[in-house]
Amino acid sequence: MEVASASAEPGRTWNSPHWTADDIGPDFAPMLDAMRVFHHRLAGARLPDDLTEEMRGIFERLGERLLEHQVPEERQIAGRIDIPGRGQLLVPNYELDAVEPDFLAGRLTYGRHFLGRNGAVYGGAIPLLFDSVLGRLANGPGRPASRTAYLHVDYRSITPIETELRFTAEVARQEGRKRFIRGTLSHGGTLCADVDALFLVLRPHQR
Ligand SMILES: CCCCCCCCCCCCCCCC(=O)SCCNC(=O)CCNC(=O)[C@H](O)C(C)(C)COP(=O)(O)OP(=O)(O)OC[C@H]1O[C@@H](n2cnc3c(N)ncnc32)[C@H](O)[C@@H]1OP(=O)(O)O
Repeated sequence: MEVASASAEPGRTWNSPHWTADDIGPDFAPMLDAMRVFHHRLAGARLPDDLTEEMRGIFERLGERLLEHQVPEERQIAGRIDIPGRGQLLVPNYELDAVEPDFLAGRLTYGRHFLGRNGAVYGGAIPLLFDSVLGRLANGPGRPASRTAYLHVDYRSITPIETELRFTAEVARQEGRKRFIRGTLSHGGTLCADVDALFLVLRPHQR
């Protein structure tokens, strides 16, 4: 597998995608999509014992097979490819509708996997989204690598699962190494959560 040209593109920085869709083969992204669906259905299921036992066997066998394919971090695919979800299952998948140098907007639906209680998204899954979206803006093309110093999230109203939500992120200001970025998450006209974040441009010895 070769390092794709994206990683060498001027302005690409820390956490740039390293791989192209060609590197991962035609089944990788659909396999992850199937896994996402599986996560949501598992979270929503009450399983009979025989199915639980069958699944345990399948997962143990697949886990064994994955052992021989473990690679160092710089060669892994998860989180390092510019496909929806960036090839990982941690952060909920989202679609970007607007990508500007200082602004991003998009949509996502949190599935059942992200349920807290009473139809509401688990609170911790919201900063996870904000870190990913705001981090993407903070580390966009032409910007040297930066790392999250803080994410201040305010929960303004319940965030429903299985409902299309909209998010925004914008660079509020830059002061030296400090990038202040804010974002919102909303449902229809209702603000669910907002965030103020500080990203610090890394010094040469930091990575
Ligand atoms: C086609 C397009 C594809 C694009 C595709 C790109 C996809 C790409 C997606 C990536 C999306 C993932 C993005 C995840 C990003 C993370 O999640 S990073 C992981 C989480 N963050 C960390 O682990 C950070 C841990 N902390 C650290 O490493 C260090 O504390 C930091 C943040 C680097 C700062 O350390 P430092 O450089 O030594 O900072 P220091 O000199 O002490 O302070 C500098 C200034 O900042 C201030 N400061 C520092 N920390 C703080 C703080 N917490 N609060 C307030 N002020 C602070 C200081 O007071 C100081 O202020 P001044 O005195 O200068 O006014």
